[in-house]
Amino acid sequence: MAVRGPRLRIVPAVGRLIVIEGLDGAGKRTLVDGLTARLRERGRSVAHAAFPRYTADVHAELVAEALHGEHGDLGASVHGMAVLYALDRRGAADDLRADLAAHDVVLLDRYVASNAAYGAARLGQDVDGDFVRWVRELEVERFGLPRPDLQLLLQVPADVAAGRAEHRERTETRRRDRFESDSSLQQRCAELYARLAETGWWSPWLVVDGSARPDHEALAGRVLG
Ligand SMILES: Nc1ncnc2c1ncn2[C@@H]1O[C@H](COP(=O)(O)OP(=O)(O)OP(=O)(O)O)[C@@H](O)[C@H]1O
Ligand SMILES: Cc1cn([C@H]2C[C@H](O)[C@@H](COP(=O)(O)O)O2)c(=O)[nH]c1=O
Repeated sequence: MAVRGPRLRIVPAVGRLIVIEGLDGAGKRTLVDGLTARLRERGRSVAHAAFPRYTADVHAELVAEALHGEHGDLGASVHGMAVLYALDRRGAADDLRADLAAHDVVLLDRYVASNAAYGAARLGQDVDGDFVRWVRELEVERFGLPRPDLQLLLQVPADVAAGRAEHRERTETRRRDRFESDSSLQQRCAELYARLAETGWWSPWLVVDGSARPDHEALAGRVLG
C-alpha cells in the first residue's frame, strides 16, 4: 500500500501590482522612479512601465498623434480614444503577467483608472455613470487585465499639476497635448479621481498628498503591503 505524505501545492509567486494615478504633471513618473530606487535599496526586484506605451504599441502611437491634432475627429471621440488606450494595455497584458511572475513589485504609471477618470470627466459623468461602467466591462471583464493590489492616487491641485507640466515643457522640450492644456478638464479629472479612490473602484486605493515631496520610505512600506 502506498503511503502518502501531506499534499504539497506549488503556488507560483506573484508580485504586487501597484498603479500610480493622477493628473498630468502630478509627478507620477518622478514617484515611480523614486519608489523603484527605494524598493531596490530594500532588496526587492522591481519592474516598471508607463501607459500609454508610446514607443512600443501602434494604438499608443495613434493616441499621441490624435492628442496633437492628427487623424481628424479621432481625438474628439471619447470612446474611440478610450478603445485605443485599452488596446495598448491588452497588448501589454502577457508581458505584465510575466513581470508579475518574475518580480516582487510591478509599478505602473497610469492604468485602467486613467481611462475611467479622463473619459468620464470629458463626458461630464460621475463614477457611477455609463462611461466608467463601460471601461470596466471592456478592460476588466472582456480583456481580463490583471487587477492592481493597490492604486495610489498622487493628489495635487490642478493648478499645481499644470505648473509642473509647464515647467517640464520648458525643461524637457516635451510639448503639452490637448488634455494637458485643458485646465477645466484637469479640474474635472481631479474630482473623478477623488471619487474613484473614495469608492475603492476595482481595487484598494491610497491617496497620497503630492503637493510636497512624497515620503518614499513610508510609501515603499505601503507598496509591500
Ligand atoms: N513633488 C514634486 N515637487 C515639485 N516638482 C515635482 C514634484 N514631482 C515632480 N515634479 C516635477 O514636475 C514635472 C512633472 O513631473 P512628472 O513628469 O513626474 O509628472 P507626471 O505625473 O508623470 O506627468 P504626465 O502624466 O504628464 O506624464 C517634472 O518637471 C518634475 O521634475
Ligand atoms: C493611459 C491613459 C491616459 N489617458 C490620458 C491621460 C493623459 O492626459 C493622456 C496621455 O497620458 P500621459 O501620461 O500624459 O502620457 O492620456 C487616458 O485618457 N486614458 C488612459 O488609459
